[in-house]
Amino acid sequence: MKTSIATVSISGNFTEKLDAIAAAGFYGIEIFEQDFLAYDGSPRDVGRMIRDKGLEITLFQPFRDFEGLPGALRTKAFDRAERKFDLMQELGTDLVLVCSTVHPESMGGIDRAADDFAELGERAAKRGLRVGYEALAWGRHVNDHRDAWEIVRRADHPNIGLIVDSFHTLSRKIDPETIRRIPGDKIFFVQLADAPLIDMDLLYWSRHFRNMPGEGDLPVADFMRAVTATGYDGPVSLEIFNDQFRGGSPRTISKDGYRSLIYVMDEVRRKEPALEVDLEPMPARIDVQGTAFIEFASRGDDADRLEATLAALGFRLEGRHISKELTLWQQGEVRIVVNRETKGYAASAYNVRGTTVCDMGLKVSNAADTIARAVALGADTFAQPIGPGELDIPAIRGLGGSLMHFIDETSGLSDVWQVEFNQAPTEDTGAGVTRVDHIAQTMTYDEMLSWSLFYTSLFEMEKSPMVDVIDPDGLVRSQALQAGDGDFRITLNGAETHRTLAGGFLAESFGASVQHIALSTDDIFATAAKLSKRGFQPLPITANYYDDLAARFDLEPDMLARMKGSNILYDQDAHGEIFQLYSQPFGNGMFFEILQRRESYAGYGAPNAPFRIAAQKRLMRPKGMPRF
Ligand SMILES: O=C(O)c1ccc(O)c(O)c1
Ligand SMILES: [Mg+2]
Repeated sequence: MKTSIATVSISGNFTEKLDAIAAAGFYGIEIFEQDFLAYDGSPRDVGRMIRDKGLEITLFQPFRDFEGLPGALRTKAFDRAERKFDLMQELGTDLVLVCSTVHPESMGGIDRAADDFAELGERAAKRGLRVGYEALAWGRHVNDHRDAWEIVRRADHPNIGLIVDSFHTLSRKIDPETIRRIPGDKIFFVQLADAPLIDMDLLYWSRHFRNMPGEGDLPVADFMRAVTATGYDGPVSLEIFNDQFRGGSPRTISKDGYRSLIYVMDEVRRKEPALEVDLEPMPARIDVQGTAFIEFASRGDDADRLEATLAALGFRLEGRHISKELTLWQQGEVRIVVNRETKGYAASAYNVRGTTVCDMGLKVSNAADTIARAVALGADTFAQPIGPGELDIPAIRGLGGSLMHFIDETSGLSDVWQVEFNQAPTEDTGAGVTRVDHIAQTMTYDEMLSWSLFYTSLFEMEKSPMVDVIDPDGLVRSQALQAGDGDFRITLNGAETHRTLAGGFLAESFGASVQHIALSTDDIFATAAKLSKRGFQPLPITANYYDDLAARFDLEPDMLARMKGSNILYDQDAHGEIFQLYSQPFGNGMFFEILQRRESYAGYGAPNAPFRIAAQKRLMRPKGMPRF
């Protein structure tokens, strides 16, 4: 597949953009005229520079307000086109995009436009160039690819073809299946963009909110199925106008773009196996069956305090690593490793961030397949020297440079605990924690799309709608991702200001990482009672909260009193109930949550977040912990 991306899609100056695009593995670029005009170099030099970086120029764009003009304006439009043809020849590209006119003096009429294109086709042909016509969703006379196609069909010139752009078709809810009727060789170019469903003016939506396929809500894979069914085999090119991306890291956004293209084309192939998709075979999205372990990097007193917290939470010391300074803590199915090594990835993570989650192990059906898919999607694999007697467990880089290991039953990798740890379990019956419910990762708001794409393209995970978490000092956006029936859940929390609890954590821990781990119990009250005996210090919740709870829900007075007595928070949705109990914050603002879902409560207790956060901030302030 010829992967391509428009230079408008990413930030930086022209050379920075090219470097990032080349490094991400793209075949070519669309040159957006603005980017080129701002660059101080001749068209010939620009063309050479692009090819020296191993990239092709797949398209020059946009040429605006061409068709349907009267008299002198029409002549002028053709003159302008000739000037741009000169430029294209110097750059070394043969295809230009003409977008449907918004000129106030342009006239409608399919034949008038077709005549203009037939003449333009003649002029282009003399120079060996081609012209593609794209319907802008807000075009004055043409705003639908079907009308643009009719114009191209009537222009009936070999150098005139159609350009389809998923945004323009899907934003107007035009059925992409209508593209199947178009001959593939008359589609000269394909642009892809997704977008979140927001009800707003089409032009504004397009110029500010587009995002990578898979990051938004539009059926981009269905659009691409229809395109592929025509036999089109030219470049598939990302054209993403997005305010965040314009200010983001060019390398990250380019990598996300590459990942999104591979992901969407793999979806096309899976949804419609009869289609010929030019993409190396790769395993399907991976079914994550659960969290195998969570590893903290820590050291000295910090590590002692963490282990004391784990013990208070009902974890028992299960074993020590055969050769490294690792302890394994277990309760129910939950395994937590505390890594005190002074060399290797955990040590680097601790040196930068202090106590932090540096690694996460996921249970998958096939670890080798997981790595193969991750690599196909452009993820970075990770390996470090393996000590005697240790298993080689495959890993990739995850959030904030942390690791993600994959453990399966078939490869013997699930025996790692018996093989690598001297088992010395204590007789401890724990506090009733059964498994990991979810892992909450904190990041800047700008990083959220990258991480949701990372998880949803690699794993069979679905996104829930974004929810607002109200911190007394600002807003935190939260996006939940879920695999299977909740076998593996992640929440991505995007902070916009350092004054929020999440933002403060982000600043103190030098970047995105796990801020809290939520553990399940089948009986929150029994667990609370056991925790209390173990000296666990819950996060104290105000009496006002419980008064409000009594007003909002029909709760038995006895149950309300028990919740209040144990600092348990409560919420209901259409599917069930949730009970939540929080630890006090530790490290740079990390914490544990213990929760019980009843029936099939689907959320994460977002309505309780403001009270939980206020309580955490009350505790953190006097101790000189992060200044929230
Ligand atoms: O927003 C625009 O003007 C614009 C220009 C060129 C395109 O290909 C496009 O999809 C939109
Ligand atoms: Mg476009």
